[in-house]
Amino acid sequence: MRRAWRVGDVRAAEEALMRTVPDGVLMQRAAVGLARRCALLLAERGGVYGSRVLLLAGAGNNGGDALYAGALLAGRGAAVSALLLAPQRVHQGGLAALRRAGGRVVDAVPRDLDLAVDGIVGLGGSGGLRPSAEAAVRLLNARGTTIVAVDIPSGVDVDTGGLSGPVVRADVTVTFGCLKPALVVGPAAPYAGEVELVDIGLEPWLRADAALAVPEWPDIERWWPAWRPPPRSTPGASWASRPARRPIRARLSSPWAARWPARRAWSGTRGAPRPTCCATTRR
Ligand SMILES: NC(=O)C1=CN([C@@H]2O[C@H](COP(=O)(O)OP(=O)(O)OC[C@H]3O[C@@H](n4cnc5c(N)ncnc54)[C@H](OP(=O)(O)O)[C@@H]3O)[C@@H](O)[C@H]2O)[C@@H](O)CC1
Ligand SMILES: [K+]
Repeated sequence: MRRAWRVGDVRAAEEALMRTVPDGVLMQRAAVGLARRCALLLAERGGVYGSRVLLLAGAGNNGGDALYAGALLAGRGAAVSALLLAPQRVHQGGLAALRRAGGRVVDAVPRDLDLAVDGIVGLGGSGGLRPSAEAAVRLLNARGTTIVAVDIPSGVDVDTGGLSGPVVRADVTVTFGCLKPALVVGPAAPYAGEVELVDIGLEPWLRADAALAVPEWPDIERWWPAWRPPPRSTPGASWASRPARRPIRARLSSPWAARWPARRAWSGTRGAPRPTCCATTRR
C-alpha cells in the first residue's frame, strides 16, 4: 500500500523530529535529495555542467529547499538563476548559499532553460497561485520546460488533491519524508509526474494511521490472485491521459532515496481503472 499523510500530520512529525537534530539539518537533507534528482535529470539531457537552471523561489521553506539545491547544482557547474516571487521574505540562508555558489537573481523567466525547479510553495500553500507565481507557471507550462517540483507541485491543495486554478505541471516531484494526498489522489495527482520520496528521517515520527492508503499491484494481486491488468488496447483509457508532455520513465535511485514505483506500474497498463476508489481514508 502507498500511504500518504496530511499537512497537519507531517508538521507534527516534523516538529518532533526537529527536536532531535540541529537547526537546518532537515532542509539540508531535503536539498541534497532534490539536487541529486535534478542532477540525474540533467545528466540524461547532456550533463549538469553548463546546464541552465531556473529556481522559482517562494516565501517559505519550500523556496529555501530550492535555493540550497540550486547552490549544489551551481557548485557542479550549472548556470543557476533564481526568480524570487516574494523577494522581501525569501529564505535568506538559501539565497546566500546560492550567491556564494555563483547563482544569480533574475527578474523574469529566462528564455532558454534546461530545467526549472518549482520551489514556489509546498506544505504552506493555501488557495490558488499568487499572481506573480501564476504568470511564471503559465509561461513554463506553455513552453514545456522540464520542471522538478519541490515537495508538491505548487498550486494544488495538498490535503485533498483538488485544484483551484493553474498549477505546476511537473515532470518529477521530489517529496520529503512521506507522500502527501495530492501526490496520490484527486485531479492534482497527475500533475506530480514521477514522484521520488526522499527519506529525511520523518517516518518514525509519523502517526501510524495515515490519512489514506492506496493499493499497488502486489496488493491487488494478493487480494484477487486471478486478476490481471487489461491489455493496452482496451478502449476507454481516459484515466491515463495525464497532462505530462512525455512518457514518465523509471529511474534508479540511491538507497537513501526510495522511489515510488506506482506510477511506473500504472503507466504500463493503460485502460485499467486507477484504483484510487479503493483508497482507505481516515477522517
Ligand atoms: N515537513 C518537513 O519535514 C520538511 C519540510 N521542508 C520544506 O518546507 C516546506 C514548507 O515550508 P513553509 O511552512 O515555510 O511553507 P511554504 O510551503 O514554503 O509556503 C509558505 C509561503 O507560501 C505563500 N503561499 C501560500 N500559498 C501560496 C500559493 N497558493 N501560491 C503561492 N504562494 C503561496 C505564503 O505566503 P502568502 O502568499 O500567503 O503571503 C507563505 O508565506 C515543505 O513543503 C518542504 O518543501 C523541508 O525543508 C524540510 C523538511
Ligand atoms: K513546490
